[in-house]
Amino acid sequence: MDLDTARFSFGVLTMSDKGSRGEREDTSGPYLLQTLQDLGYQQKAYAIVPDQVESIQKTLIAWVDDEKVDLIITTGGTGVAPTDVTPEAMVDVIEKDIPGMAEAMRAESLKKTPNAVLSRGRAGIRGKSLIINLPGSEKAARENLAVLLPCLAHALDKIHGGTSDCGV
Ligand SMILES: Nc1ncnc2c1ncn2[C@@H]1O[C@H](COP(=O)(O)OP(=O)(O)OP(=O)(O)O)[C@@H](O)[C@H]1O
Ligand SMILES: Nc1nc2c(c(=O)[nH]1)N[C@H]1C(S)=C(S)[C@@H](COP(=O)(O)O)O[C@H]1N2
Repeated sequence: MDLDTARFSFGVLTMSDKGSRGEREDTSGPYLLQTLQDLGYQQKAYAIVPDQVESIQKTLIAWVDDEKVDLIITTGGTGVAPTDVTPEAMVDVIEKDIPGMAEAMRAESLKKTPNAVLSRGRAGIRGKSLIINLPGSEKAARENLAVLLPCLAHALDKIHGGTSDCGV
């Protein structure tokens, strides 16, 4: 069953202190925007926020509850640095955890770098929206997203109560 990605909207949220202060260009966010657009998903939101739990949660909750964005990809802040708080921000945002997505990204990333274990990124559902945390560098974001791209449309269809076949 060919799942029509154009049915689904998406947003990209970059977590970066330097990026939010204009001290470094966000290249990860635009990369993710272009990649998902090229796959047919409908862009609905993009923002850069500092590595602050409140800022992250306010944006994610608004994009889901008010904007009804179907897919939200975050990049940055998943590591072990003192400023990295994306996973902590997800705790009060997601209603259902999807450990398999985070585990798959780390497992595949381990084939490329031993530092993959440092990403504490999560994936989960709020309402009918799917939120996925990627690391901040463009290389890491690209490599981690690639792991999940094949299942995204099926996941979104199921989250929306669809009947796409799990067997394909
Ligand atoms: N949004 C981004 N766009 C491009 N490169 C990024 C982005 N976020 C991170 N990077 C790259 O990945 C490296 C590690 O990411 P990390 O989150 O530790 O960045 P940081 O600069 O230490 O913190 P912050 O981005 O919050 O200011 C950065 O030094 C930078 O080279
Ligand atoms: N595929 C992949 N995963 C990766 C990396 C990478 O280069 N490629 N970088 C690792 C590193 S060095 C860190 S610090 C963590 C967290 O990155 P973040 O703090 O930018 O979220 O992602 C890890 N996961």
